[in-house]
Amino acid sequence: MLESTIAAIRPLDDAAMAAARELHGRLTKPAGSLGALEELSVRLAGLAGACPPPLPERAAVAIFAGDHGVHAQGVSPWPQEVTAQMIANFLAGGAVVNAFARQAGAAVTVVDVGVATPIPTAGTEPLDPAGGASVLDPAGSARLLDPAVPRLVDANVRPGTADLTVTAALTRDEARAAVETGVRVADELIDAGAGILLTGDMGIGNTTPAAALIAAFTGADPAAATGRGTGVDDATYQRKVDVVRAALERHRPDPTDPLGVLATVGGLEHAALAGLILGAAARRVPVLLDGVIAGSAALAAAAFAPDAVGAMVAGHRSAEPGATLALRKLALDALIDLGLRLGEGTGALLALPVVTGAVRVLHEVATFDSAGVAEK
Ligand SMILES: Cc1cc2ncn([C@H]3O[C@H](COP(=O)(O)O)[C@@H](O)[C@H]3O)c2cc1C
Ligand SMILES: O=C(O)c1cccnc1
Repeated sequence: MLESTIAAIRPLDDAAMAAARELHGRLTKPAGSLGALEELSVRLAGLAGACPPPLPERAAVAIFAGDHGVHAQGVSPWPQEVTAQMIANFLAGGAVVNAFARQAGAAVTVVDVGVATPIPTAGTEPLDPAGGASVLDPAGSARLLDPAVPRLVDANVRPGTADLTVTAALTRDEARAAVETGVRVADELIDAGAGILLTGDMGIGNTTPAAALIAAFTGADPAAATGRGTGVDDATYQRKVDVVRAALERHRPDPTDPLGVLATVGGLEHAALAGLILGAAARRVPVLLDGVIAGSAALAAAAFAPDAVGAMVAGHRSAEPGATLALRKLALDALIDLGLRLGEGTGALLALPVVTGAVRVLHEVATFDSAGVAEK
């Protein structure tokens, strides 16, 4: 299934991009006056293979959650149980991501791909294990995109990764299962009518494997790729850098083998996010990236399928240094830069109106000709 998804990912459509550039030249504004929005709308036309591309009106943020064996090394000041507790908060609508999702009109899907402690809630919906049609009935599929009702999907591959300083975080099969879960979530949300997917993450300790993945895929030194995550002190930060360095020295991950990299130094939510990105790219639906976890997953997705980058839009520049390294490697410019360092999908949600605005221009703005405005 992963192989067929990768095979379906194709380059952007040159004719649609040329049409979008030509249309921009005729709209009632000085050429280039919409800055980065112009090239973004051109790329989205290329992705859709149409000019104008569809307005990404129905948005869905998928928050993949997992726990991390490396937490035992003291890389985060927060207890592991916070992962499960925050999921309950997402489902109750009380997290920052919920506030921003309500503002953006985006649906929230939380996917447990590897949470280690019980989630203090009931009523999870299993994803179809065969990976075929959604297990949800047609009435249910409308609810999938209901911004008012956060949803939990139970797709737990294993209760947290192993400690990557001791052994591989995951087996290759587990990494593949998590990636394929991400692909299935993308398919399910797109089948339900989502026109754009947004990445989200929750997993205490997950900035450590994100840094390891970014170092592995970019070749950056662990000290450059590692950040302070939830705000660790100097001693914890140094331990974190040492942990990332030790993991890379132990496993020597091969960046041309993304499944191997995800298995040895990654995490379940990182792998599933890579799958979500690949799934969106295969369906030619844009995927709006959040912060450093998404950046590390995007590098894995690009290693699986270089053309997947065409579907990626970098929502924001996280304050985590690894996020900047990832975006540089992917040659993506962030739409907004507000010093956020939260995750959950918060930065992607704030960037959503920018993406919609870029596309709306191609749909709604008059041409010089139609509006009777003189050209210079
Ligand atoms: C209350 C709370 C809410 C969060 N929402 C996102 N994260 C973010 O912080 C965690 C990663 O940082 P580190 O690697 O330093 O543990 C992830 O769960 C990420 O989603 C949160 C963290 C906390 C504590
Ligand atoms: O910017 C992020 O993505 C981030 C930063 C800290 C903790 N979790 C996520």
